[in-house]
Amino acid sequence: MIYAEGLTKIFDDFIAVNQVSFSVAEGRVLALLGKNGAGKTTTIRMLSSILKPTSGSAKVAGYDIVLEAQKVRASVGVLTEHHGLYSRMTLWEYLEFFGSLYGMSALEVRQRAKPLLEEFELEGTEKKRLGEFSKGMRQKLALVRALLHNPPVLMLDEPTSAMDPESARVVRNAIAHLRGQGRTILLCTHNLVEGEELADDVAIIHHGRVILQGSLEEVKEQQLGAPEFLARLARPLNGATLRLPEGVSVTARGEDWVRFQVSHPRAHNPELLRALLHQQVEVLSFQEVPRSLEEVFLKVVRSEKENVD
Ligand SMILES: Nc1ncnc2c1ncn2[C@@H]1O[C@H](COP(=O)(O)OP(=O)(O)OP(=O)(O)O)[C@@H](O)[C@H]1O
Repeated sequence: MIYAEGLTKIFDDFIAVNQVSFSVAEGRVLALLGKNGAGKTTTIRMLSSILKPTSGSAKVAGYDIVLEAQKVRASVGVLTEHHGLYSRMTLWEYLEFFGSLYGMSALEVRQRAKPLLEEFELEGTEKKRLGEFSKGMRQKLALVRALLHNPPVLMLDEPTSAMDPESARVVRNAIAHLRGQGRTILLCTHNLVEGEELADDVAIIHHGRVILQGSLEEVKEQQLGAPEFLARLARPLNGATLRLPEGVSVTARGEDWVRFQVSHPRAHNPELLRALLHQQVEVLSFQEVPRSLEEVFLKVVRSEKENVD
């Protein structure tokens, strides 16, 4: 659905985006992560045909971002960090104005916007002037605007920044819901917990280059090794040696707990549990040790910095 190949943007003599290639399959969410100034917004602006690339190419919803810019714009809903909201307009005036750019009549805008305003808890504010809206309300309205023409692709740049926790939750739930409807979403966020919650795939961009990409599971495994599982035991082990199936090793143990690293959990976890039972080791609980996207991000960005230094 989104396919970028060698996308590059040079401002004067500064390379903001350098040979970026990645793809996002239909119905998936890709979190594009990177430090301030890494090139995320510039990438989104190119992919939504707002900014022309210096070189490279991309297709979005099947359309070339340079040759078919109009069709790309019709297929993409964009939420940027700086959405010029005109403070004197009322909510309806604002949505009708943007709807008209997509060739929608006032009636169509209202029909389409009503359920969205409900979902984003903005109903009842239709006649208010935008100058009276809080930051969170503005952000939610900008999202409604991005969804107005029912685009199959969404590009969301920091969708929950400057929002209170409750509004941020409404927006995250909405993004999860949109993904459930099969939309393809490119999500830029500095909030790695949010990225972890919403994304299927991750790409890390650093000084304009993509330095890591893959599914959440892939990048975790690649950067942090095979997953680990913690078993809490019914009785102390008293120093007993455990016989383990192939593909399983012990990374740490205490009196009544053991941490296992398992190369292929689907195949090896059932074998491991059977082996423990066979050795009269009773397991009270067995769960994956959580590993965060934040760990992956910090590790990758730090090692990139060390390589440069
Ligand atoms: N129009 C422009 N002219 C010159 N330089 C620009 C322009 N737009 C962006 N840049 C530069 O390109 C680099 C990448 O900017 P970009 O906004 O894409 O980063 P970002 O990853 O979105 O950062 P942030 O997380 O802070 O929003 C920055 O160094 C920025 O200063």
